[in-house]
Amino acid sequence: MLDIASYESAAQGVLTEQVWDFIQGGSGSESALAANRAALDRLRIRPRVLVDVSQCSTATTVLGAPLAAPLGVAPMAYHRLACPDGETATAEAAGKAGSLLTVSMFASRTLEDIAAAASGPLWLQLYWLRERQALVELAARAAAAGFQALVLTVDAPRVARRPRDVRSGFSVPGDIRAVNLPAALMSSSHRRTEGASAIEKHSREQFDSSITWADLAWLRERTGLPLILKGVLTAEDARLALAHGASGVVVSNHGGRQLDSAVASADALPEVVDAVAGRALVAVDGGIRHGGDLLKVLALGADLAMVGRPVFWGLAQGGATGAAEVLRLLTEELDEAMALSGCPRLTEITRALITSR
Ligand SMILES: Cc1cc2nc3c(=O)[nH]c(=O)nc-3n(C[C@H](O)[C@H](O)[C@H](O)COP(=O)(O)O)c2cc1C
Ligand SMILES: CC(C)CC(=O)C(=O)O
Repeated sequence: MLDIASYESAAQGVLTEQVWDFIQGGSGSESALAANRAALDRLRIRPRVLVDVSQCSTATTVLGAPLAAPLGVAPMAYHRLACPDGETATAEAAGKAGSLLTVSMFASRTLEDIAAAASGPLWLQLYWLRERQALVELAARAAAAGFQALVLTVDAPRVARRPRDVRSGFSVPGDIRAVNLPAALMSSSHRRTEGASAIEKHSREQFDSSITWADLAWLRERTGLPLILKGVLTAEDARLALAHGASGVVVSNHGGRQLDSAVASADALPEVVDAVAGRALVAVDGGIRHGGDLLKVLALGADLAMVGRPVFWGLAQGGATGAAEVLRLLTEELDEAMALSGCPRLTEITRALITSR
């Protein structure tokens, strides 16, 4: 497999049509999904030549944790949809590749099993459930298992209408469970209804869509872990995130799965980077499929790039080995893009490297 696209087509051959559509799909007309790729494609690199690139290094640290490259796995629910071992395979893969793994609140393996399989840094993603006690318990378990940060997803007061899932009547298969949450909170995710998406209905029942900036203090008082907000797309919200004690933001439109008309993450990134001005971590996800995409978002000022679907494709195609290959491939491609653009060190990757066509 020479590129991420090969993993994508291999995964399509392995997964059921319904699961494939759940993974690939976006909300509404899928315009935010398309915009993520289009924004990255519009950017081109202005390479510098005759620079000594005999020793390139992609290595970095993120919130104090060493990584082989500024690359992480975005939180995705239910990795067991892609391979039988689920998130323990992903944790093994991320460790092998020197990448960071963000575990979804809806992981299909326990936090403790995932931590046991991991050799690199782990973050835990949360949706704000009405049942607040479940958040407190998860945060405590994550800290005890050695997770290094909490990632609160703020672009999903509820799950958006995703036409592919409505058409297929998507529900989470009964044998694949969000094992870190009380079963009673999750039962409607498994209730199959023709012409309706169970996860959308579940989110309307269980997600607290009334929370505001003022509620963040409640969560911060109950955990010692740094809090990162995922789904920030504006300078205004980046400033509010810092004012409310966030240690970082993930610039993301949720892989085109939430607000259909949302700005592409690569287009939103510069204003967020400027607003944060080095005071906190800025990560980004959405449509990153090549080392060149990594170079582009780093040039726009991201500290960390995260990938979602490509990891699912790697898992589907080859379990832990497939997911590790995907992460390694992106790291190798970043190394090559750095060498061929005259940037032996990450600190040399600046906005001067980028032009839009
Ligand atoms: C199958 C799937 C499940 C996802 N589950 C979650 C989740 O549980 N929590 C979350 O914050 N984001 C979730 N996301 C969004 C990803 O974290 C991420 O924002 C997005 O996939 C990045 O874009 P990419 O897939 O184009 O790389 C999910 C995405 C996919 C494709
Ligand atoms: C179970 C879902 C809420 C996860 C998902 O599909 C997403 O966040 O995009």
